[in-house]
Amino acid sequence: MSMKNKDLLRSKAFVDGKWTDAHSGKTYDIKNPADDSVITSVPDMDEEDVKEAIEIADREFPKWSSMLAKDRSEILDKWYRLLMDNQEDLAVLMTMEMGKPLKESMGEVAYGASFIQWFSEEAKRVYGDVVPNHAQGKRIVVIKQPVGVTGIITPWNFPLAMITRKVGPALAAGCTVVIKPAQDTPLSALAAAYLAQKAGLPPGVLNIVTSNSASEIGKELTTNKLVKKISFTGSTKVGKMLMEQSASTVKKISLELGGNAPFVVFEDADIEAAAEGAIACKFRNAGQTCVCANRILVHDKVYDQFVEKFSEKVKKLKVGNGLDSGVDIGPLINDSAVEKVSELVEDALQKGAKLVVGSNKPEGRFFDPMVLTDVNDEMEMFSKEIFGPVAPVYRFSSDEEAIELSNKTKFGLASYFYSRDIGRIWKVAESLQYGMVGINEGLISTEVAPFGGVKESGMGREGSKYGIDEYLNIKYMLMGGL
Ligand SMILES: NC(=O)C1=CN([C@@H]2O[C@H](COP(=O)(O)OP(=O)(O)OC[C@H]3O[C@@H](n4cnc5c(N)ncnc54)[C@H](OP(=O)(O)O)[C@@H]3O)[C@@H](O)[C@H]2O)C=CC1
Ligand SMILES: O=C(O)CCCC(=O)O
Repeated sequence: MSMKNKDLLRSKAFVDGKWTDAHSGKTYDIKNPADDSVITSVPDMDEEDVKEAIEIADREFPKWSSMLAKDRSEILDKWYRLLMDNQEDLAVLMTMEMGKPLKESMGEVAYGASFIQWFSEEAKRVYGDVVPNHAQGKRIVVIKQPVGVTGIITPWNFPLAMITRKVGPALAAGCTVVIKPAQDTPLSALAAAYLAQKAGLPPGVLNIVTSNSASEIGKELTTNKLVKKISFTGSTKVGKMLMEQSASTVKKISLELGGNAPFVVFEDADIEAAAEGAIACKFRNAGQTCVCANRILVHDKVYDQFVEKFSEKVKKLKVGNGLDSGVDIGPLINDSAVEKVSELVEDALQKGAKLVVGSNKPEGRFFDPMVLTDVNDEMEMFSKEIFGPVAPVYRFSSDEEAIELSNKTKFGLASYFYSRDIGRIWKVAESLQYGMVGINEGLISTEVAPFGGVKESGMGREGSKYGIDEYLNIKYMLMGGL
C-alpha cells in the first residue's frame, strides 16, 4: 500500500512557513520499524535552529493572537477537513513511520483531526466574566488571554494525535507554537503542517523542528524567555526534567506522563464484555500507550473463567506488518522497547509467573501477544509501564484489596473496572486515585472529555471544554472612580 498524494511526505523541517534545512546541513534517516527500510531523511536541527523558530513564533504572536477568534476558527476548521480528506494517505504514512496497524492509523488520523475540529469551535467560546463589585464605585472584569509562544514536545506512539491535541487548543487560544516531534516519528507532524499551510495558517504560527538531539532542543524550549508555556507528553522521567528546567523562567506547563493502569474485573462483571474490553484496552497500539491496561486484576471467583475467555481472544490476534490487511499487532517502535519488554517478562517468569499465551521470544520487533498468570506485586511489571503486548492477570479477593492494589503505584492516569453493582461502581470510581476511570469500558479517549492524570502521571487536561484553559492566562481588571 502506498500514498496517493506524495506531497504529504516531507523531508524538511517547517519554520516560518518554509520547508527548511538545519543550519548545520545535518540530516538523519527515518526508518520503518517493521523492516528498517529508510522512508526518508529529515533535518537534524540544533539549538541555533530552535532559537530561530522561537523568535519567529514570538514575532508572529501579536498578529495571530489579535486576529478575530472567528477567523482563527475558520482556518482550523479548514485544516480539520484537509486532514480528513487525506485520512488514508496520512494513515499509510503513520503506519510506515510508527508500525501500528493501518486500521489503527486510520482511527488515529480521525482522532487527531477531531481535536482540530473541536478547538476550532472552542476558539469562539473563550469567555470572560464580570465579577460583582466588592466596593461602591468599582467594577471587576475578568478576561482570558493567550499565554504566548508554546513549546510542544511529543512522543512517537501517537505521531499525529499527541500533536493536534496540543496544537488545536494552543492555536485556538491565539498562541503560536514550536513543536519538537519524537525523533522516530516526525513525518505525520510534517504532513499535518503541510495541510495546515494549505488551510491558510499564516507563516510562523506553527513551526516544526526535527532533531535527534532531544535534550538540546528541550533545553532551549524550556529555558528561552520568549517561550511562555511548555506542553509535553512522554515519560515521567523526561517530564520531571522539563519541569525542573522550566522552573528557571517559571513557565506554565502541561505534562501528560506515564501510566500504570489497573483493569479490574469484579465477580459480578459481565465476563465476556470484560474480556473484550481488556483486548481493546491492552493491545491497542501493541500495548504502547500510556492508558493501556498495565495490570489486569481479577476477582478470585471469576479468575479462571476470565483467563480462559481472554486467552481465547488473545490467541486470535494477528501479528505482522501494519500495512498488511487484517493485522492487529504491529512491531514495537525500536530495539530498546523490545529489550525492555523482554526484561520485564523475564523478571516475572523468574519470580514464578506462568506464560499461558504467546512468547517472550520476539521475531525482530514483533512479539506474539502474551498472557501471564501467577503474577504478583513483587514483580517489576507491577510498578513499571510495560509498553508492549503483555497482559499480566493478578488475583484479588475483596473490593478493598482491589482498590489498594490499584492505587499502589506512583502513577495516576487511566483506570478501568467492570461491575454491574451500582453501589460498588460509585464507591470504586471515587476511590481510584486516577484522572480517568473507564467503567465497563476499555476505551476512554475522545476529544470531548478531559484527558489527563494525577500523581506522577502529570498535570493539566487535554481535549474537552477544559483543554483550552491550559493555553490561557486569566487577567482581572479593577476599575475604580466610577
Ligand atoms: N505518557 C506517554 O504517552 C508516553 C510514555 N512513554 C513511556 O516512556 C518510555 C520511554 O519512551 P520514550 O519515547 O523514550 O519517551 P520519552 O519521554 O523519552 O520521549 C518523549 C518525547 O520527549 C523527548 N525527549 C527525550 N528526552 C528529552 C530531553 N532530555 N529533553 C527534551 N525532550 C526529550 C523525546 O525526543 P526523542 O524522540 O528525540 O528522544 C520525545 O519527543 C516508554 O517505554 C513509556 O513507558 C513513552 C511515550 C509516551
Ligand atoms: O499514550 C499516550 O501517549 C496517550 C494515549 C493516547 C490516547 O488514548 O489519547
